[in-house]
Amino acid sequence: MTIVPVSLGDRSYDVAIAAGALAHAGERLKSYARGGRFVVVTDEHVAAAQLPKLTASLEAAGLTVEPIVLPAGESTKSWEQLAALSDRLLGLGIERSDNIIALGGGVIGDLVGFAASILKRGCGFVQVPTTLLAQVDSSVGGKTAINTPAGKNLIGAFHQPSHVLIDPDTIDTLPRREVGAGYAEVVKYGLIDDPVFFDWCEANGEHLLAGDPAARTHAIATSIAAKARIVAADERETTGVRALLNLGHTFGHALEAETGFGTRLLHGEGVACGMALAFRYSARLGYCEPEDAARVSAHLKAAGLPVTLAEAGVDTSGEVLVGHMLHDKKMAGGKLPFLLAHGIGRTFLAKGVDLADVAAFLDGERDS
Ligand SMILES: NC(=O)c1ccc[n+]([C@@H]2O[C@H](COP(=O)([O-])OP(=O)(O)OC[C@H]3O[C@@H](n4cnc5c(N)ncnc54)[C@H](O)[C@@H]3O)[C@@H](O)[C@H]2O)c1
Ligand SMILES: O=C(O)C(=O)C[C@@H](O)[C@H](O)[C@H](O)COP(=O)(O)O
Ligand SMILES: [Zn+2]
Repeated sequence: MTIVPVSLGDRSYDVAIAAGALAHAGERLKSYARGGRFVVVTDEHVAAAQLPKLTASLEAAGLTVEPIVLPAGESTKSWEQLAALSDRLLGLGIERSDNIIALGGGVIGDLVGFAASILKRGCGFVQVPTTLLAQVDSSVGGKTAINTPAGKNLIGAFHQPSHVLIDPDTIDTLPRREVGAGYAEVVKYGLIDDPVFFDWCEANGEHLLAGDPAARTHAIATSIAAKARIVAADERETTGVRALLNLGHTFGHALEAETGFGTRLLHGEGVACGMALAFRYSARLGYCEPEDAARVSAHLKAAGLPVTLAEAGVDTSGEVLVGHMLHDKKMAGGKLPFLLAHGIGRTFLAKGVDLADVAAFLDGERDS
């Protein structure tokens, strides 16, 4: 088992990574529990594919389990589902000492984490991520949120889990398209500040996508170590360090909003296209070599991910897309800092980007 510590003072926790860990989760979670009951919140797909293994393991450890099964998909990150989940948990008489387990992808993790942050002014919760995206990114770091028509993750809180248990084998039942979407966030770590890891992705990405266990575990451990380091340096995204994790997201969230936060474009697909756009925009501004931008797009495209507006299914004007960006949480004083790059592994936060120029760039992208 690989243990990655997330060092946040009295909010510190471990991320435990081991193939087959779900079948032994009961004993492990029991040792991390603060006493109390275990309530497992999951979605309908994960309930069919993975919940029985977790339930059996918790029961074998002598723990009583209450399962709550929600609809699957991005639309579950909503006020309605937050209210329904909160009422269900309050109806169960949830106590702060109980253990709420988020079993699922980033949607379940973000929603359950947010509910845990507000119920009784803060309950503990454990992340048991079952998508590649959640195993390399969303289960760690404590960003929790729901979407609103105005934009992505606009209502939320920072609320760290008390433990994260990752079983890479759960990816075996994940649809191929979802594995690809998670892979975009893997590549992101290479692009941010680890060119050697990007080289590794170019050499091993296809094995990871095909389900090779060694490649999968290496990608998860490397990604989580990078995320833990960045989160520990800037937990609440105040110094600009954590903002690096937003590479591709300003464009990507605008594409998700434009396509209605649904299955037309998955979060990771929006991020892939957003990273390709961020590198091409960096090249247009003279920050990075066009060859680097082309290399990024080529790798993401080879993984089956969209790298152009047309491939993302978006045909709107740059002005409309920039309109979505004005809701970005990085906005400060009417200005939007952008994650741009000097090259692969050399991402930086650019201040003073001209949004009219971003709109013109996007119009050019649409027409090319
Ligand atoms: N909090 C963060 O730091 C953070 C980071 C990245 C992304 N996110 C958020 O995460 C969300 C996307 O998460 P996601 O990509 O995991 O999507 P998701 O949670 O919607 O899961 C994808 C699909 O796979 C199914 N599924 C999950 N695990 C499965 C398994 N093992 N076998 C079979 N089916 C399974 C789900 O039911 C769903 O249909 C977005 O809302 C995004 O904003 C948050
Ligand atoms: O953990 C972070 O910080 C990230 O930015 C990770 C992103 O992959 C994730 O999608 C996050 O939810 C985006 O954050 P937001 O603040 O732009 O909503
Ligand atoms: Zn993301």
